[in-house]
Amino acid sequence: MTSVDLRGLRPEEWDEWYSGLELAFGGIPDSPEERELWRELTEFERALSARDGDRIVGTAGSFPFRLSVPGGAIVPAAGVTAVSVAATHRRRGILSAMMRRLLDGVRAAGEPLAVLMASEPAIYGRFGYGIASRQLSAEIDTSRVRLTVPPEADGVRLREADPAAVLDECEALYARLVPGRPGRTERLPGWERLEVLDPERRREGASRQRCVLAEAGGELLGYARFAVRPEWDAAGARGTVVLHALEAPDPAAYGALWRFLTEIDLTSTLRVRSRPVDDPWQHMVDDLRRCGVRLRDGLHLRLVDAGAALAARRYAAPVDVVLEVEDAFCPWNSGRWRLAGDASGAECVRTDAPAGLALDVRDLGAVYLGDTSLAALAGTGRVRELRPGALAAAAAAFSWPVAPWMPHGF
Ligand SMILES: CC(=O)SCCNC(=O)CCNC(=O)[C@H](O)C(C)(C)COP(=O)(O)OP(=O)(O)OC[C@H]1O[C@@H](n2cnc3c(N)ncnc32)[C@H](O)[C@@H]1OP(=O)(O)O
Repeated sequence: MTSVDLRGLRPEEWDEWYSGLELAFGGIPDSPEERELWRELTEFERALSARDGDRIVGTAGSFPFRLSVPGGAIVPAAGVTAVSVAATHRRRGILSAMMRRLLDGVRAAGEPLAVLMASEPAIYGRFGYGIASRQLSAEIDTSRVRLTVPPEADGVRLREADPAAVLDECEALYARLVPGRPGRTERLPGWERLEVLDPERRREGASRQRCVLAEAGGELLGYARFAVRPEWDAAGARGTVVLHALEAPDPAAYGALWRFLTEIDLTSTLRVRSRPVDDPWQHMVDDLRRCGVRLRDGLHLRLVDAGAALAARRYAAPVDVVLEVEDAFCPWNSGRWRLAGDASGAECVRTDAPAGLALDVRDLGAVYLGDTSLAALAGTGRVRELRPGALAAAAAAFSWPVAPWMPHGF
């Protein structure tokens, strides 16, 4: 790296630091309201600035997330964020230096995992991150696609409310869902405000954010936050419903909410972003081809302490396997680990025994939350079976019935 100085972020430097980040992302400033909230949410003791003389030329930081992993344990995970390098200083190793400092700090803090949402998926593999969850987007032609919902959906009452006014009760429901799906995080204090921030410049012609609650017997069973973008052409109305968030563990409430979103008058498209890959609506529609489904990477995950991370999750089938792990960026993880576990718990310790599987830490990150199959990665040649039978047993154990999903960016 060049003569750049890496140090912690001081509160008085925040404006310059954040402006540098905005510039790297295209230079369109956030609204004053967004800026103020991000300032409040910044974890100063976890943030870094790279300085060249009197200028900040690199930014990075992390949040002290607590992440749900298969089996419902909640594991400390550094949520890496705000990564940027000035266009004048790119490709000189500043990101590499910041990632070194960040991951050493995460290890020292005893956090077994680091996670991030990438601006571009090609950046982080070299630092040992694997794609641990994927997410769906869809553009549903609601003028053609019909939805079959459970009959109990008719007993669910829908009520429109101001999103901010009902935020607390929605958040209580959200909190209950964290352990049930790998990849979710507990909300840090203040983060709920991001859910209803709704700055005008991000609306792209759509209405302000609206919220509909699904209730039965006075109990909240689900909610959806959405907006409507009206549009007309010579043939009439063809507006779009834009879904921001939807949570409804109860199938009747889930069905009632999706039916509502697909049947709003004067609209013919439902636009959905960042949904779990196993979202049940895909099995309720009569024409998946007209739903414009697309897949992309979601959460990128790195095992910072491989032993602690592997012992923290549960396994769908009994497993007893020696893993030969290669970790060039965090060499303390390299070597052989014996993983023994099942649905009730696991342990993972150093061993000299012969390995059953060999893989890079990046691929361990990709399978950690249950999204990607070890067997699929064996097909790429990156996961190697060294003992016959080890691959099938480990692949079954690492799989999980609920797909991992991170519902929001950071
Ligand atoms: C979690 C988040 O915050 S994601 C946000 C990431 N930030 C952005 O996308 C903003 C715009 N981009 C940038 O600010 C910068 O280009 C960064 C941060 C992505 C990269 O910073 P740099 O200091 O240029 O990276 P650095 O020089 O350390 O590169 C390290 C390696 O990554 C590679 N690399 C860097 N950026 C990219 C990229 N966008 N795509 C693919 N490879 C990349 C480099 O080629 C280099 O490879 P090498 O080790 O084989 O030589």
